[in-house]
Amino acid sequence: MREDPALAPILVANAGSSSLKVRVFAATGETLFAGIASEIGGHSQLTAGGRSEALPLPDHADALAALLSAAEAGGFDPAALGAAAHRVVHGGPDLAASAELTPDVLARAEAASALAPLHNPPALAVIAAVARAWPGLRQVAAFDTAFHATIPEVGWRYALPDIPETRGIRRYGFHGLSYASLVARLPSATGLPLPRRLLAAHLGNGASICAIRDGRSVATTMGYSPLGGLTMGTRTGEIDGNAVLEIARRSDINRAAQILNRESGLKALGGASDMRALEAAGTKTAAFAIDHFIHWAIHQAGAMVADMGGCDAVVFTGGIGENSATVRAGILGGLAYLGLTFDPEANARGNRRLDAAGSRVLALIHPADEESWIAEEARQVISGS
Ligand SMILES: Nc1ncnc2c1ncn2[C@@H]1O[C@H](COP(=O)(O)OP(=O)(O)O)[C@@H](O)[C@H]1O
Ligand SMILES: CC(=O)OP(=O)(O)O
Ligand SMILES: [Mg+2]
Repeated sequence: MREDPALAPILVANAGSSSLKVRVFAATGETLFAGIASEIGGHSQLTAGGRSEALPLPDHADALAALLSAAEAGGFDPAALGAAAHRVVHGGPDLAASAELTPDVLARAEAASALAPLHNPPALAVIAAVARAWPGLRQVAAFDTAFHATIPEVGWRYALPDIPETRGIRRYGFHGLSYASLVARLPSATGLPLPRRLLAAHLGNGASICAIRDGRSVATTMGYSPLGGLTMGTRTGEIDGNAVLEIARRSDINRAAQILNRESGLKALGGASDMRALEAAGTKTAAFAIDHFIHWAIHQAGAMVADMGGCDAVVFTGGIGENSATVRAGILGGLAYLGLTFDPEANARGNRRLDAAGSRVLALIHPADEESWIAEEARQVISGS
């Protein structure tokens, strides 16, 4: 390993609920390797070095192993690495800022696993696999919750009594790494100043919307965990607490957690968790699932717009936001009351700019780039210590 880890390449691992994205960045910011394992545990696919192949990848540790061998085949030298950095979705009540993965930080991230059951366990498995492969390599965690620290108390607090049973039960908000990098990079990507009231929609397997005023999160649709808010691949989105209790009463807590996190959402309504598969299916149930997704996105976007006092721009990011013209058209159509009009051809082509001439609201696509943001955070953590 190099003398100064801050000047050596950094390996970034972004464990999403259905995917693992791995990138290696040189100190200059140049990408030395990029690979994605998608639909992990399902019809998994590995994409690296411009090639895509179907490969059985039962879990995130298998996905990491496959991505690292693809990286090594492409000339990546693990001995040159200065650090590894990870997206950890939930830091729990105590961890907000990016931090080196000391035993204490790791223990806190492990303690937050129950709060993000689809995310923290795979991220922790990837962290453990990296530690086994390269003992002594410095590892950093960046948290999805940090960007939402600016939400006012009236926004993050549930109307619960302050008693031991409710300790730490509050709205946290997620996809913060995606939103933070979007805020930092949108102006250079568009050549326009950052819109003052920005409705940002990160629509992937997990999906949320964030109200960003003057570059800061003021509200977001996810709450205590990444279960809340919009309809998602396998998660319910917003659901009444008593309905959750009733499901647990009819089964047990673990089964209820399984139903709500892994068997609901698009999968329950349309027979597939994957938006691309639903669009290809062309069945009535698949169409209903897509309608449900769009309906609740429009519904909750309304609350986000209210919390910002209006809207100057809508930006789509994430796998669905960047790639599904159908979903974007549905949501943009539902926001016409804001004075937003969009160009259907620009939308069908997936142009970066979607608003029509004369629209009162900008409409944009911005590719999610959580990985380079995590790398920057990691370099700061490492060079600051
Ligand atoms: N061309 C496409 N058309 C429609 N949906 C797509 C397309 N490409 C990707 N998606 C959808 O994006 C979602 C995955 O988003 P992504 O942000 O990569 O996932 P994760 O939340 O696991 O990081 C899936 O529902 C997938 O079907
Ligand atoms: C927080 C979250 O839902 O993440 P993802 O979209 O990667 O599942
Ligand atoms: Mg994601």
